Amino acid sequence: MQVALIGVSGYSGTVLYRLLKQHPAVDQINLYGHVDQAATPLATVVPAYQKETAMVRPFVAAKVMAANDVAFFATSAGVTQTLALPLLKAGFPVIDLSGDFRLQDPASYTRWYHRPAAEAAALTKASYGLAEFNHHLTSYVANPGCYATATLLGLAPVVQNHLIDPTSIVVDAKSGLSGAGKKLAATSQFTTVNDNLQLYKVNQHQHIPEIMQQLQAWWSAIPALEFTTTLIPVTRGIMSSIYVKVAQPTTTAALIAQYQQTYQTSPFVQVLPAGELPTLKTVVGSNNCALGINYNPVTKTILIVSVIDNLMKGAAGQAIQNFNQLMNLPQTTGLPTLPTFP
Ligand SMILES: NC(=O)C1=CN([C@@H]2O[C@H](COP(=O)(O)OP(=O)(O)OC[C@H]3O[C@@H](n4cnc5c(N)ncnc54)[C@H](OP(=O)(O)O)[C@@H]3O)[C@@H](O)[C@H]2O)C=CC1
Ligand SMILES: CC(=O)N[C@@H](CCC(=O)OP(=O)(O)O)C(=O)O
Repeated sequence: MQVALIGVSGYSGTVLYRLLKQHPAVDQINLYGHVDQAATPLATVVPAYQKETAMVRPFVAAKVMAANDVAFFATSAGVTQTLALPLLKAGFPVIDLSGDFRLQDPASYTRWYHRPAAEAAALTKASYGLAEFNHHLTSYVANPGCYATATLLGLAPVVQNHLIDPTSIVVDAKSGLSGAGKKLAATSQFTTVNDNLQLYKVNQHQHIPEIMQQLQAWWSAIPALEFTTTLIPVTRGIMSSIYVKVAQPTTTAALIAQYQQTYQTSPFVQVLPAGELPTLKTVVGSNNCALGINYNPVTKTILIVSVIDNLMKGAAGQAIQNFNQLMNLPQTTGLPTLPTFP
């Protein structure tokens, strides 16, 4: 298969290139950048890939469709609603790692992303690719956000089965710095990130409406959730610590049995035994999501700890998983199921 990749110079695009290189169904990767960018060697935009001879060429929608079978956009928010529109309208297969087509409501996108949304008719053509739960994708796949993936996989079993008080969801999520992309900001300087923790976007995070959209599709009784994000001094990894009150008293063993049932056919989701909670290193380097569950009978609260690698399951890995599903390949094709531990 011939595959287009737009945005190889970004963190997610760089990881995606590596995964595509070792994917057995991919014969060639064609790289594209900005519409006005001169052809540039890959080794120039990704210095870590010195021995690669590929070129990054300017993006021209018609040329991308003529030369490829599918296109991956690992571009910043706001880009695909313009660049990918001709592909979407032509029904050309696209996996979009950005948030542009995740929210069905254009007003919600404008409010949370602080820019105009894609046209409403285009939004309806995209499918939300939470890969464990959406196996019937349209040709335009909106790959989920990293925090949204960790949080939704952690909540799915208790929400889908109505096991909790729907008003009680509290999520304390933490991410490594690569989640912010390669651009340097005051908040991402070494002196600010190292030896430090920073909460950010409190009640303003763009994944709040994304998570709510999916939770309400599973159970319309969920009115809202409390969701905070913290930047932690690691390169990769997301830990979403989720607290929910139960509807009826339960046990850790019963909850784990429910989680195992929900994910019995999901090769990338690991439900840990009672008494074990995952760390970032349980998953970093793999496309896995590891879940630890602990019930506190005193407070009638469930703690669910969900960890992923933000650049794998949270971005490039899930994009490959969706590509596999779109092309009717086994979900695990070309994807690592073991972490890079230690
Ligand atoms: N980092 C993460 O963990 C996750 C990221 N995402 C999403 O994936 C996307 C990429 O993220 P990330 O890799 O972190 O971002 P980066 O900021 O590291 O990279 C952005 C990429 O987009 C390219 N780009 C920006 N504007 C244009 C344009 N107009 N035309 C063509 N290319 C363009 C950049 O090229 P250039 O450098 O030449 O400007 C660069 O290659 C984002 O939408 C992000 O929200 C989703 C989940 C997790
Ligand atoms: C650490 C950090 O800054 N992470 C980013 C997550 C990026 C992401 O996934 O954003 P999209 O929804 O636009 O794809 C953030 O919190 O905004």
